[in-house]
This record gives sequence, structure tokens and C-alpha cells, in this order.
Amino acid sequence: MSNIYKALSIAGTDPTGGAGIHADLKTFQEQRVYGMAVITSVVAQNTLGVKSFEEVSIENISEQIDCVFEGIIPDAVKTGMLASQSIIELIANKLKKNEVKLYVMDPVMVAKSGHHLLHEEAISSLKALLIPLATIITPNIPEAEVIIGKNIHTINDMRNAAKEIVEVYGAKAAVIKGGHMQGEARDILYYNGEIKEFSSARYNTVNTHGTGCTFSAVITAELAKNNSIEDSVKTGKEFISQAIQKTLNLGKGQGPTNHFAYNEKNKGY
Ligand SMILES: Nc1ncnc2c1ncn2[C@@H]1O[C@H](COP(=O)(O)OP(=O)(O)OP(=O)(O)O)[C@@H](O)[C@H]1O
Ligand SMILES: Cc1ncc(CO)c(N)n1
Repeated sequence: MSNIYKALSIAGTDPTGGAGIHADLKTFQEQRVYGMAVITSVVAQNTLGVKSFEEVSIENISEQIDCVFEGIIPDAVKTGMLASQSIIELIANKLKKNEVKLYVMDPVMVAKSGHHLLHEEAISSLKALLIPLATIITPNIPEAEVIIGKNIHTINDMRNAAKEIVEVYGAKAAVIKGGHMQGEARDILYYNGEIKEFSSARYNTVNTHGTGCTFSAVITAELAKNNSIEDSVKTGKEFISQAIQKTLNLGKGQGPTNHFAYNEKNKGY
């Protein structure tokens, strides 16, 4: 048996399996990484939208994290939906205390259906406490706009935003996802003083629920396996493009992506 690499996702749930923790665990498994999960918030949602959510208590989240680090040390950690300022403060402390070296931050703020998954007053702690710890942050365009406090209209705006999030806010790398733009789906990575672009065709589908969760979970799995930041983003982009293109057509609204597609194409199963 080859080496076992381990990844931890700290995020909210999606009972229909398209986003959040559920999408992350499926993605880790597809990328042959042992998946672990700490739940911050239990969300009632499906392809039609978010109905409600309940935050898990700080004490319980704290113990969940301690249980993971007491037993099985993850090679990489990602965070998704964190819901509140006190959860963010807790996670920042735990990442530091456990000396997490590879941390992927998906700054989840609003679901595609428009429901807020992060309280407004938590944004300043997300910026001050978590971004400086991130190996890579993966905002979509609205999230990047909130972080830098400026509108993003063009590819050049995306490049400047990625650079600013690294140079001013302190992430090691930033990839701004172009899912919310028109035309080609272009993602912009800024790392080590350089801009790199990752593009695919834009697929005409409503089934894009959880694209951001899945993309950042691939990056986490690839980093856990000791791949470079650039190679991890490249694999993330290939995985998510296949997952969107080969749609499963599930649900009555914005359906989930196809987590099988990347391996079906590349490994024939
Ligand atoms: N219609 C599409 N066709 C091709 N690629 C897409 C499409 N929509 C999104 N992508 C790609 O999917 C990835 C996720 O981007 P997106 O901006 O949709 O994330 P997100 O808004 O955080 O997703 P979510 O909030 O649903 O998890 C990016 O690589 C983006 O370029
Ligand atoms: C739990 C969760 N995290 C993230 C998203 C963003 O798509 C979502 N819909 N649900």
C-alpha cells in the first residue's frame, strides 16, 4: 500500500451531498486522500437553496478538532463555511496551536442561492485572523470584492485582487475563481510574485452547486500529497471542469457537480 495522506475539512454540511463537508469528503476520496471532517454548522439545504442552519457550539467544535489532532494528524486542512466570529477565532487558535503548515481557506460567505452563510460582523476577523495563516485562499469574485473592498469587473481587476490579498492581507497564495464572470471560466493565481492563469470553456449548465467547495478540496488533497501550489491549482481546475461538464443532472434546482468525472476520464473508472 502506498503512503496514506490525510486531509481535514472544517466546514458546514449539505444533506444532499453537493457542497460543504459532503463534497469535500467525496473529493478527498476521489483524489486518494484519507478524508476527515469537523462540522461547524448543520445546514438544511438542497439544490433549491438553503432553508436554515444551526451552528455547532464552540465547545463541541473545539473538541472535534482536538479529537482529530490527538489521533490522526492531517497533512493539510481546509476551511469552508465558518458562520460566526467566535468560530473563526477558535479555528485560528487551533490552526496555530497545532502548527498546521498547509491550510487552504475557502472564504465561504454567500451560497449560490443567495443565502448568507457567514455573519456580516465576522468578516473583519476572517480577514485579520485567518487570511495570514492561509497557504492559499480561494475566493470567488464577490468574496474577493468583500475582502479588498473594491469592485472586480475585468481579468485585470482579478489579477490585482489576487496580488493585493497576498501582499496586503498576508495569504501565501490567492486564486480568484472566475465562475461569476462571463465568457471563458478563468481563474487567476498569484503566488511568489507571479500571476498564473487557469482557463476552461464555460459550460452552459445550472448544475454548479458546490463548485467552490470541490475546487478547494482538490487543492487541499493535492497539497496533502506534497504537490506544489501551482500543480495543486492546475489539478483543481481540471477536476472541477470535468465535474461541471459531465453533469449528473440531479435535483430540481442548481444541481451538484459530478465528482466521478475526473477519475473516469483520467483513470478509466
Ligand atoms: N459554468 C462553468 N463552466 C466552467 N467552469 C466553471 C463554471 N462555473 C464555475 N466554474 C469554475 O468552477 C470553479 C469554482 O468557481 P465559482 O466561482 O463557481 O465558485 P463558488 O462561487 O465559490 O462556488 P460555490 O459557492 O457554489 O461553492 C472555478 O474554477 C470556476 O472557474
Ligand atoms: C455548507 C456549505 N458550504 C459552502 C457552500 C457554498 O456553496 C454551501 N452551499 N454550503
